[in-house]
Amino acid sequence: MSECSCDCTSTECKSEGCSTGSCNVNPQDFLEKSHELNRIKKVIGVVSGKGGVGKSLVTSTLAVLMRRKGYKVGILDADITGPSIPKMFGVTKKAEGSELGIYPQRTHNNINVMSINLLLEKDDSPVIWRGPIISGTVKQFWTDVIWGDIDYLFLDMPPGTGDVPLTVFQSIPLSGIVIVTSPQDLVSLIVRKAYNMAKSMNIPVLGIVENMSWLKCPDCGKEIQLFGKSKIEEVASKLGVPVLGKMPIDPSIAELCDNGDIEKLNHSYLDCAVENIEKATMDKCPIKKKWSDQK
Ligand SMILES: Nc1ncnc2c1ncn2[C@@H]1O[C@H](COP(=O)(O)OP(=O)(O)OP(=O)(O)O)[C@@H](O)[C@H]1O
Repeated sequence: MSECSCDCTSTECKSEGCSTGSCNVNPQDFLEKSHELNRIKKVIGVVSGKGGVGKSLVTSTLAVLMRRKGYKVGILDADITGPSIPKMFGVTKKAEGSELGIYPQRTHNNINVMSINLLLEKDDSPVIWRGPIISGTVKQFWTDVIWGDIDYLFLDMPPGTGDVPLTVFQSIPLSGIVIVTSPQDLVSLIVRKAYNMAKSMNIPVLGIVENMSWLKCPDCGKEIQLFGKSKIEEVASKLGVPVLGKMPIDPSIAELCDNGDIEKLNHSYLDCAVENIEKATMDKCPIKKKWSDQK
């Protein structure tokens, strides 16, 4: 195979012999059809360049806030080896199926949820599967699950830019992605990786959410920037994407997650993010309001 001399991030490229495999291929070619009983309007991927930055928490929060706005919402937990969505919502009942397909479980406020933990006999059974099986499972959550009518389906992606995110980007028609990050120096590189992956596959980046931005001292109320000064505005402006929101480390949020009570959240950190996602995906308007306009 000859070496490719083109810019492989260009989806317009028709060069032959591409060594990266991203040229000569239209990303749309791999799209899978969702179950025939599904009417899913928008699919939002929530990604992070590395693990443990609060991606599942951000996914759940966005879903809860969208649901409160009256939308029909689902969460597809694509984090097969580290599923945390059912636990955050206190969903313990297993998913059921019929000859038509698999039915997601419902949270207290009627958010549809599908996760590998709803199919495993025991919650603490590890998923020791090879990459292609994991990717195939995520695809099946799209093709075989009967989500029904959904306005916003949020995808909690596994961390990083590996096999599963690649499969999801290729096989599920995403309306856009939200990148979740934390305020460390490494972040700019990690955010850029996630951004470049989405860009190379023609998927809009709706914006960045910074989690663990600060911590409020419970005694004096002072805001402590535990991981140093945030550089997220700088990173976002270089990439030309908005900062959708910032969330502090808040023990009351951790408690809600641990108790399966995420639907009881009563903060407004991501209100603006939800508004912007709604606008960006509904009428294709450029995202106008910034997180800092929130107060
Ligand atoms: N801002 C926050 N305030 C308090 N606790 C938080 C915050 N962000 C995350 N946590 C805690 O950290 C836990 C792990 O977060 P989460 O599962 O969202 O991370 P993740 O990025 O999805 O992890 P992984 O990438 O490993 O799947 C949450 O259950 C919650 O208890």
